[in-house]
Parts: sequence; C-alpha cells; structure tokens
Amino acid sequence: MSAIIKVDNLSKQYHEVKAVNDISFTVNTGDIYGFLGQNGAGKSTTIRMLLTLIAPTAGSIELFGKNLHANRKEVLQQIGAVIEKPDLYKYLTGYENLSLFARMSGVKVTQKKLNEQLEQVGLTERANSKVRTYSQGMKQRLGIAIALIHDPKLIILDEPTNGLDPQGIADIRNLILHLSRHQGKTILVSSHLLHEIELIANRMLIIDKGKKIMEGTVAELVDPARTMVHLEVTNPQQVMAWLQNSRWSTCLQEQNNTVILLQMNKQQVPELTADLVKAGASIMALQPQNSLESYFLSLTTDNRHVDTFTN
Ligand SMILES: Nc1ncnc2c1ncn2[C@@H]1O[C@H](COP(=O)(O)OP(=O)(O)OP(=O)(O)O)[C@@H](O)[C@H]1O
Repeated sequence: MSAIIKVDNLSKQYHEVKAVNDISFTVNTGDIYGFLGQNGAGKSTTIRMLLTLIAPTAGSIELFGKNLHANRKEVLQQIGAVIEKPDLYKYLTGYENLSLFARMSGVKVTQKKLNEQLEQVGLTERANSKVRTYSQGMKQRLGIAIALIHDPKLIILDEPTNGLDPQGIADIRNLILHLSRHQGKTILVSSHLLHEIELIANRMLIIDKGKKIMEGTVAELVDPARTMVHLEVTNPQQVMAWLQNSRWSTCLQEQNNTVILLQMNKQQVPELTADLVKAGASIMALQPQNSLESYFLSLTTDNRHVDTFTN
C-alpha cells in the first residue's frame, strides 16, 4: 500500500497561535481518511498547507511520493478539493456551472462526461435548474462534481457536511463512499463530528489545539477488545489493593482519586462487576468506553468543548 500523503512534523504558527503543532500522518492509496477535531483544532490550516494555499512554518509534505513544494504544479493537478462553500454562479444551471468550470480549468470534457459527473453526484434531475434554486446539500454536491472534473486521484473535502440537514449529510456520506468504492478515489475528509467520521472512514487522525491526539484504523480505535472501563468507587484504596492482587491486575491503567481506569475486552465487564461486588467495592459508577468515546468524553467535560460536541 503506497502513501499518497506523507506529512512529517508539520507546524504552522500565526503570531502567538500555534495553529498546527508538529503533526505527522500518512494517507494511503484507497483510504477514506478522517481528519477529526473540534472547531479551531487546526484542520483547515493543515488542509491549506496540503494545497499550498499557505506555507508551513516547519515540516515537510510529500504527495504522490514527491516533495510538494518542489513539484507543486504536477502534484496539484492530481488533487480535487472543496475547502469552503463552493463559489457557484447562482443564475446558471448546474450543468452550465460544471461546463464553465471545466472550460476555465482547461479540461476538455464532452457533454456526455459532464452528464456523467452530474449523475455521479445525484444531480441529473436538477441539472437544468438554476443553482439559486438548489439546497445547500445540492450546491455542495455540485462543488464536489466541479472538483472531480479533471479526474483527480486524491479528493480533499474540508467539513463537507457543515450546515447541511440530515438528508444532505447522508447524501454527502453516500457520495464519499461511492467515490471510494466505485471510482477508486483516495479521500481526505475533515469533520468535527466523531459519528460522521466513524461511519465512512477506514483510518482517522484526531487533532486538538494543533496537536495530534491519536491516529489509527477506525476498527482499532473502536475495538471492543480495548475497552476502557471507568470505575468510580467510594473506597478506592481498598479496591485498588484488591485489584492489584486479583486476575484483573494486568488490566489496570491508572488511578485518579476515586476513579480507576482498566482496559479489557468489553465482554469481560459483567464478570468484573460481579467480582467487584463480591470483593466489597462500593461502586458509584462503572462505565465501559472505547478509546474514541473516552477521548471525546474527556473533551466534553471541559467547558470549552461542550458546544462543539453536543450539537
Ligand atoms: N490566518 C490566520 N491568522 C491567525 N490565526 C489563524 C489564522 N487561521 C487560523 N488561525 C487560528 O489557527 C487555529 C486553527 O484554525 P483552523 O481554521 O485550522 O481550525 P479548524 O480545525 O479548521 O477549525 P474550523 O472548523 O473552525 O475552521 C485557530 O486558533 C485559528 O484561530
């Protein structure tokens, strides 16, 4: 499996703000790579550096095995991106917009090809309607059709579902899956919603305040075999002493006042509960979470993040 994007120790500093702080990651051919982080985490800044719209303060970027800055033109030709709300001509139809953007980017495409592109993004029936009559989701899909016009291998979408209703979100999700499965595209997609990324991505990177928090396959990050159990008891000293001498000792991760963290397979949780009760643990809470859920819970306990993750 070859790397399409290879980012090493990338940073971007805006005066006193470290928008991106020493992050490294690799996107492989065929990935739907989720780039997850709350608002202001540094997703757009990273994406802008991948597209050479801004220069990094430090670090290197290789795309398609080539240094981005030394091979800018050649590399960018193989990328299609939608990074802001697409800038469309609202008094032209969807078809006319697509045709115009194709001509402006110097790509020669037949009428048949344009119709196929519109069909791919589910706009055939509305191809001849003026864009001002389109829903937000339809405009977003037309934006994606425009980004696809030169048949890029890599597609970069910055928060493509932002501001869309549930149907619009589902349409974009299906389109991303279609482009991956049936067109063989590699896709990097950013979002602030864990659920969205979990549904479509095979690998993901989580960033917070410019820093990489975790990276891995989605299956690994939600693996039930690596469930974190948050155990809260009123008699932590006694329970810790018992756990250390029990068959659960290898599961122990850390203790913070009344909270004890253990890692185990989710299926073992009922046995643990029964053993704890027998051992006289005074349980206030026992909560199994996969590593992603526990990470997001830790964010939502911090007031700064509440608005982002509860909407
Ligand atoms: N041109 C700029 N000048 C100064 N600071 C900036 C600039 N662009 C971004 N930042 C700051 O860098 C940090 C990361 O912003 P960025 O837009 O990359 O985050 P994001 O994860 O894409 O979030 P959002 O979804 O809200 O755009 C934020 O603190 C932001 O205020």
